[in-house]
Amino acid sequence: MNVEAVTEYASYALLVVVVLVSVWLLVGVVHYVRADRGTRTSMRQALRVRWGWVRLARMAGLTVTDKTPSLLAQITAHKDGPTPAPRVLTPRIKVAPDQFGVIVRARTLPQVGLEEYQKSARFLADAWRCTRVSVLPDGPGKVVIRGVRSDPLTTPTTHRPTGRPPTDLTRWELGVDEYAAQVCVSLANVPGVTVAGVPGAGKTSGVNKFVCDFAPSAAVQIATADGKVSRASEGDYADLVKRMFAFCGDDLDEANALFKRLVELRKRRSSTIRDVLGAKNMWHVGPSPEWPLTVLIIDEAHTFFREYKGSDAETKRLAALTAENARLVEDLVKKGRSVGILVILISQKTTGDAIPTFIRDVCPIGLTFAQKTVEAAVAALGDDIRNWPDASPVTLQDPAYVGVAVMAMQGRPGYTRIRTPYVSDADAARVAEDTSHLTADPDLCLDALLRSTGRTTAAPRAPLTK
Ligand SMILES: Nc1ncnc2c1ncn2[C@@H]1O[C@H](COP(=O)(O)OP(=O)(O)OP(=O)(O)O)[C@@H](O)[C@H]1O
Repeated sequence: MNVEAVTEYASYALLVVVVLVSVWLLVGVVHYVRADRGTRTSMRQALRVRWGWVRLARMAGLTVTDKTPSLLAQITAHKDGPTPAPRVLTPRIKVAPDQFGVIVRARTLPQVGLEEYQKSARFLADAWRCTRVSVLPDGPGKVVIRGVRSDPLTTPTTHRPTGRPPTDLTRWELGVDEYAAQVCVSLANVPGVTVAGVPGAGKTSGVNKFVCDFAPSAAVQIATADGKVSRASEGDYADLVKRMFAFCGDDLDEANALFKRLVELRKRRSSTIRDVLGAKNMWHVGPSPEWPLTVLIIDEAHTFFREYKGSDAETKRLAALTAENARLVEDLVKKGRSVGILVILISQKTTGDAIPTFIRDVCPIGLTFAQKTVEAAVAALGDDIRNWPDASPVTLQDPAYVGVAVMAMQGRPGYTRIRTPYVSDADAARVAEDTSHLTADPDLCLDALLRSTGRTTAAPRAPLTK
């Protein structure tokens, strides 16, 4: 090959490299311009993290000295020449920016493992100008370092519902934790959830999100008992009621009838599930429009369970009704899991006088927004919250924490604080309106399912009231 040909190839190669680098730069600039303000700041921060890493890692003690020369140095070393200098190994990193800060995936080295990274977290936070840095394992030989510039808990977020059915009906996305990581809970095999919090702390917005997320699926049907109102046209559920197969206000007789009806449904489902679904547990096959996940929301739950004390006939009657209500809801929470019934109990406080402990304590998920007293925090989250004062909902009384909830995470020690996104009443009303045609009484769904599989149905029943 002559010199001219080599020069020609080299100039082609150079051209290709220049084109590739230009495309890469262009893509970067487009990403930068299209990103929101927070992400742009994080993109600049990510560049600084990458460029300064080798130096910073040395200063933070995250490097290791390898005295063995590299293979190349061994081959090229002269017998009588100087011994090659030891090499300083720096862990390789990959940096990704997002709205809140950077996610750094790093390799471990001998003597530089998870523990060493965790010890350096404070140092890295200062160097990267982050409020918080967490280090978690990311598979063998890898760690993930999360740095957040601003506190995700005090940064309000908004959720605009898409109106599309969720891809996974078992995933309830609650919001983000203090490291801006998504927090989801699994609804599979969960029969009860308690939600507590002082007025104005974000409970209604949380319910709006739940309804908006699940309403677009015909495999979810919702009933509500709201102790705050007397009629469906009043209060927080006035618009959402379009997507509910049953609704009642604070009338104890009506609530009693609704709970009885759902217990009946629970019994019918329990006795037919094996024949119809071919499984003992609905979650083994998942909810479907024929066998929908049936959600009962009980807002201001204490209205329906409070103890009436007095000797006159009417008080005695009401006392009997609330006691029966408690027994009925207990039945749903204790036996509804496998047949696809979920009860969400909402109350300012979840102390025993508001929600009977025999119901509250069998709800596997308990979350609370701000609370005034440690007793209320303990009632909502269990006694262990006393050992985690930093996560206590009592510290969330500042207006900056409206919309922040605390929850015990399944399979993790301690508690997680979650910034839930705000979902406006108008968006919730729009989704309820657009999806109202999907509303169906699960009792009638069961009748239809039994008919279609050639099984006899029980005597037709009156539809649930609204
Ligand atoms: N997740 C959130 N992020 C930011 N702001 C929120 C959030 N949730 C609620 N807010 C603000 O707080 C106000 C009250 O919220 P919401 O009605 O959800 O409280 P609540 O706990 O249901 O109160 P109540 O018990 O009186 O019904 C809302 O109008 C909104 O301005």
